[in-house]
Amino acid sequence: MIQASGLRKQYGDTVALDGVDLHVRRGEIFGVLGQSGAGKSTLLRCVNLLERPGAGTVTVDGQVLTRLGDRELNQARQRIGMIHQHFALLSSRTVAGNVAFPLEVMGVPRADRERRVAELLDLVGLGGRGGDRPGQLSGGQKQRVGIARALAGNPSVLLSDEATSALDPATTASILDLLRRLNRELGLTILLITHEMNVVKAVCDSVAIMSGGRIEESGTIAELIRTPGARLTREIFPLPAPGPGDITLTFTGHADEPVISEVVRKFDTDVNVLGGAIEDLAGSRVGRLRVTLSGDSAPALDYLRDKGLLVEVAS
Ligand SMILES: Nc1ncnc2c1ncn2[C@@H]1O[C@H](COP(=O)(O)OP(=O)(O)OP(=O)(O)O)[C@@H](O)[C@H]1O
Repeated sequence: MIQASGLRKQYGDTVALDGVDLHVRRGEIFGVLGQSGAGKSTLLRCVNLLERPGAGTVTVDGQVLTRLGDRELNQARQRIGMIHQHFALLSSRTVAGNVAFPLEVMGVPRADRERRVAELLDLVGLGGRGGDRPGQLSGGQKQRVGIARALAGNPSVLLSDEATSALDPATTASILDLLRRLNRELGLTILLITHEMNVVKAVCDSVAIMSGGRIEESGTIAELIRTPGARLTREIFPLPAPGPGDITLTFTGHADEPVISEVVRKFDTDVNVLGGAIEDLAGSRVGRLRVTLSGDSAPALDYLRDKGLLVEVAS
């Protein structure tokens, strides 16, 4: 749905994007995670060409945006919604007036506009609040208005620029729930940038980790969890550096199976648990455990690999 290849962007001497490739599949929620200055906002702005990349191509829904002139680009952008950290609402307009704004720009007749605005406000849980001013709303409600406005043109893609960073944890969770619902019910593809791992854990199907203008690691969460040495897994499950011979087990969907006690019984070994945690990620339960095993651990480790666990032994 979104394909970016070889994107470069430089501001003076600062290289904000240094050859970025990105592939976002139709219907997924894709998170770009990274610290301040990593290049996330620049990447997002290059995806809808608010910023022209110095090199590289961007294709959204089959259309090569980097080849379009300004007029065609404006039209293509109507199919790409965007929401912002600080909501970017017009304080002089009512809630309904804010949501109607892009429809006015598109030339939608008044009666159709009013019907569509009412539908959109219902969709985001703000039915009946159309006459309010943005100043009368909480942060979460403002972001709901931002989302309704972004959906006005019936986009196939929604870009989210740190949409929950200004919100408290409970409100963040409710906005992420709304994004997940819109993703499922409307088939909306969502590309979001965030510096918070909790956002990735809560809603993302796939993730790219950015640093210094480059993507260090990317893939579906399920793939990365099964990849030895993945930075994502290390960051979600912060365990101390392993000592020589320490074993790290990562398991998906086995959390309810007593694999460790099976190993103890079958292989007559002692298991010493050094640390670990279980998290819900991309709709499945994932656990990571640091252990040592007594005696010859090789047969027990083969057994665990056969069971589908990722087994990493520190040298
Ligand atoms: N308009 C600009 N002019 C000059 N430098 C810029 C501009 N926009 C971004 N940069 C620089 O490019 C680099 C990447 O910035 P960018 O905003 O994309 O990072 P980010 O990961 O989104 O960080 P943050 O979360 O702090 O916004 C930074 O060094 C930044 O200072």
